[in-house]
Amino acid sequence: MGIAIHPSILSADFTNLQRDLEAISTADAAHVDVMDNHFVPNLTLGLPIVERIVEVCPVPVDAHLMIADPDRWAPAYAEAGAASVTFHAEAAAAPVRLARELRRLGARAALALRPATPIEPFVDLLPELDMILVMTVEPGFGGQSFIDATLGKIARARAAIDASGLEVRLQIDGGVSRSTIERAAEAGADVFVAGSAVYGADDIAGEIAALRALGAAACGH
Ligand SMILES: O=C(CO)[C@H](O)[C@H](O)COP(=O)(O)O
Ligand SMILES: [Fe+2]
Repeated sequence: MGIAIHPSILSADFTNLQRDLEAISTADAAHVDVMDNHFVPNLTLGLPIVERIVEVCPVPVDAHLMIADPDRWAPAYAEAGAASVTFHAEAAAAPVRLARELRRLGARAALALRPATPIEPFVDLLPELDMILVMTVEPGFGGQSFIDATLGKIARARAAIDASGLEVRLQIDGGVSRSTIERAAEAGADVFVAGSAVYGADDIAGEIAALRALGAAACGH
């Protein structure tokens, strides 16, 4: 399947969002962080803005929901046209039911794990999922440092996915840059979210290309 680069618009200029979406047209998807000030101590944007982003975005929308009660709120993001909808394992009451509902609505279903949440209890859910997101920072803010202690979990998630024989993507999110992407790719990640590294670059398309090249070269699968 190859690797994918998903710039996070958390680091975009929200007053020039359409311009900053056009700027990532060479990426594989736009990562949109929805935060509700309950599940995480930060507030970003919600459904009406995601609906509009889907309409103007030149690439598919990857919605990362850092919200309480995703069982109630996540399906609307699939209905809005997000290509994938990621909800947190720590917040979902019925993850299998929710993943099935997201798929029924035409989105890819993804399960996110905070840095301290183990992968093992969720391995049996892989057939219900299109992607696992291993958070490599504590969710809530952009610009944090990559947590190296998550590399073991990335490797264990990769082993579980490979053993399953399923086409489940393994995304990481937080602190991804030219200096961290190779070790995450070596550990087994294949979808890389990068906010500050992409939008902080003078040449956004060049940064996406550089991350893609480094990740692809280090990717062992
Ligand atoms: O989910 C997130 C934070 O909770 C963001 O997607 C992530 O932090 C991206 O920002 P950066 O690449 O600057 O770390
Ligand atoms: Fe995110």
